[in-house]
Amino acid sequence: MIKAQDVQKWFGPNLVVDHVSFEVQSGEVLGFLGPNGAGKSTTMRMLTGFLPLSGGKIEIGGHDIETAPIAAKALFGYLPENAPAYNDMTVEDFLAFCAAIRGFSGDEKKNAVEKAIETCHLQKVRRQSIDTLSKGYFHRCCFAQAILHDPPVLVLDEPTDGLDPNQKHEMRMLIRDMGKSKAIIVSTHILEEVEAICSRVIIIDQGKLVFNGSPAELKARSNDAGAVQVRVHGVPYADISSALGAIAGAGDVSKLGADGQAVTVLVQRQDPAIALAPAIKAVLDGKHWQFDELHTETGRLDDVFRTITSLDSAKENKA
Ligand SMILES: Nc1ncnc2c1ncn2[C@@H]1O[C@H](COP(=O)(O)OP(=O)(O)OP(=O)(O)O)[C@@H](O)[C@H]1O
Repeated sequence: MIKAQDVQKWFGPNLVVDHVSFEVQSGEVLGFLGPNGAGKSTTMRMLTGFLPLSGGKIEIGGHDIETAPIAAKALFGYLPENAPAYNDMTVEDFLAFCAAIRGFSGDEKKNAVEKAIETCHLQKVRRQSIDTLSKGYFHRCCFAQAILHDPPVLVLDEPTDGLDPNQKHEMRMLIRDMGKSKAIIVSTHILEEVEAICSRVIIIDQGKLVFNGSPAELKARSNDAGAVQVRVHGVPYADISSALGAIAGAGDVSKLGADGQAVTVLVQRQDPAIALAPAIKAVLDGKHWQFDELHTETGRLDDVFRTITSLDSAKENKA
């Protein structure tokens, strides 16, 4: 549904989106990640036809955003960062106005507004003017505008920015639900959001695409992926370290903490083909050491995000 091919954007002498290509299909929620200033909003503005491309091509549902903008724009809803709205309108008047712009009239318009109000839980504030809304309701009102025409594509720029934890949760559930039938692209720099809602992730750093894969694949790149954390009682750290460090395929053993008689250690995995946890359990059982925690780390998104983006910055600095 969304196809970006070799997209570039120059601002004066600066190439802020550098030959970026990706696709999003229906039924996918794509997390668009990157540090501040990486080029996420600029890419979104090009995807939605608000900024012209300096090079490359963008298609929405097969329609070129530059040569067939009306057909392309009819297919998506867009929640921009700092979404604008008419402050003196009530929520329902604003949505009716947006529905009219989208070409709805009569019962069709009424039904579209009602459905958006219901989906975004705006019933309580529907007759309130927009400038009196709390941040959470304001955000939902802007989101309602984006989904009003039930578009097959949604482009959401930092949709949970500024929301409290409950509102964030609610917005994520809404996006995840809609992602079952739509192609959704969500820009964020909140890593927990990626795990909560995204089926695929792309990362851009300094305008370049540096990762395209599933959240699990991203986590698997973490230094700690496959390492095993274990908490052993009544045994000195030195003994634990030498016993577990001697297991075939084990790497460094480090002490994560000590609590009374219990010591928690992390055993790194040297060989990715090896499952360390059963071997560690066998050693602990063989020595009759008591343990009350033993689990394999799946990796940490913040760890791998830092590694991927800083590696790229290091390359840039060398160039
Ligand atoms: N209109 C503009 N003119 C010149 N430079 C711009 C313009 N808009 C954005 N930039 C620059 O382009 C780069 C990418 O900005 P962009 O807003 O796309 O990043 P972002 O990844 O969305 O960042 P954030 O997470 O902070 O919102 C930044 O260096 C920014 O200063």
